[in-house]
Amino acid sequence: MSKVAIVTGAAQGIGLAIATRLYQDNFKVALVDYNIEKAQAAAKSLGNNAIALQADVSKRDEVFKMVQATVDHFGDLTVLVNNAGLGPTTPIDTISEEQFRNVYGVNVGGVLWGTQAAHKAFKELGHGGKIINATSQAGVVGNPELALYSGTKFAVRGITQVTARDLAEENITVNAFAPGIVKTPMMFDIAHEVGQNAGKDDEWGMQQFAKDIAMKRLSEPEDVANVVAFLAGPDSDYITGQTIIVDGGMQFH
Ligand SMILES: NC(=O)C1=CN([C@@H]2O[C@H](COP(=O)(O)OP(=O)(O)OC[C@H]3O[C@@H](n4cnc5c(N)ncnc54)[C@H](O)[C@@H]3O)[C@@H](O)[C@H]2O)C=CC1
Ligand SMILES: CC(=O)C(C)=O
Repeated sequence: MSKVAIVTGAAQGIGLAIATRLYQDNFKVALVDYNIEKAQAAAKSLGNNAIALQADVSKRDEVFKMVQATVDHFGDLTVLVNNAGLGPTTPIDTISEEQFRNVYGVNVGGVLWGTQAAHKAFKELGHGGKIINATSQAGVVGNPELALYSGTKFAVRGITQVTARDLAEENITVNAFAPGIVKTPMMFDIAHEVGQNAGKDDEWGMQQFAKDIAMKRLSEPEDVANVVAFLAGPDSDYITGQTIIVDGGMQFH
């Protein structure tokens, strides 16, 4: 069995760091994103064993197609990282039906469709595999003004536990990673909103989150990629249904 991984939301941020780390760990990697230009540039910078595929993870048929395209290209699939997500700031009274559908469609739908598509591929390939989902410290403890986002990330932990039980007999493990405050475009957008709402700047917004970190530093995307590399590799073979919190000490569970 060769090592083939799909990483969704891999054009930037945490997904790009995960794709880069898995590539360094000798995985062939499909970088999936709806921003295909950025995904293509990232894949090119990694090398010949990386490809870029366009998919909107909230669309079930697009997810199934990109998983099949990965198997067709590399001849195998061993790991799916359901990383793509949206993180809008949503004071409770501002949430619209459209925003609800959009955020749940990507953050929860993306995990469901990815899990279904990977399960189908693993069955057809005749072996097990690993599914790794992105939740958040905000999916462990509710965060202010993130009702939509936190809700989706609690849901991801639930789906991770259920599918770990459902798929274990087929030698498929399902785990999740829960980052803290990671220096990516998503987090800078959230910090911007928080700062703006308080009449302060982005740096102030970021520090509102940073002050809750025991280790007193913001996370680099690579801090998260290190944990995903563990979950993607053989050292985690006897772990399933778990969420590993990688937040420098924000939430203790
Ligand atoms: N940045 C942070 O502090 C934290 C992030 N996370 C989670 O980690 C994951 C990655 O986050 P970041 O790298 O910070 O986000 P980001 O916003 O910087 O990057 C997300 C990537 O996903 C892609 N994407 C978004 N929706 C998509 C869709 N429907 N289909 C395909 N691609 C799509 C975007 O084009 C982008 O390239 C997300 O699930 C997020 O919720 C969790 C905890 C903290
Ligand atoms: C964006 C996120 O996941 C936070 C603030 O934990």
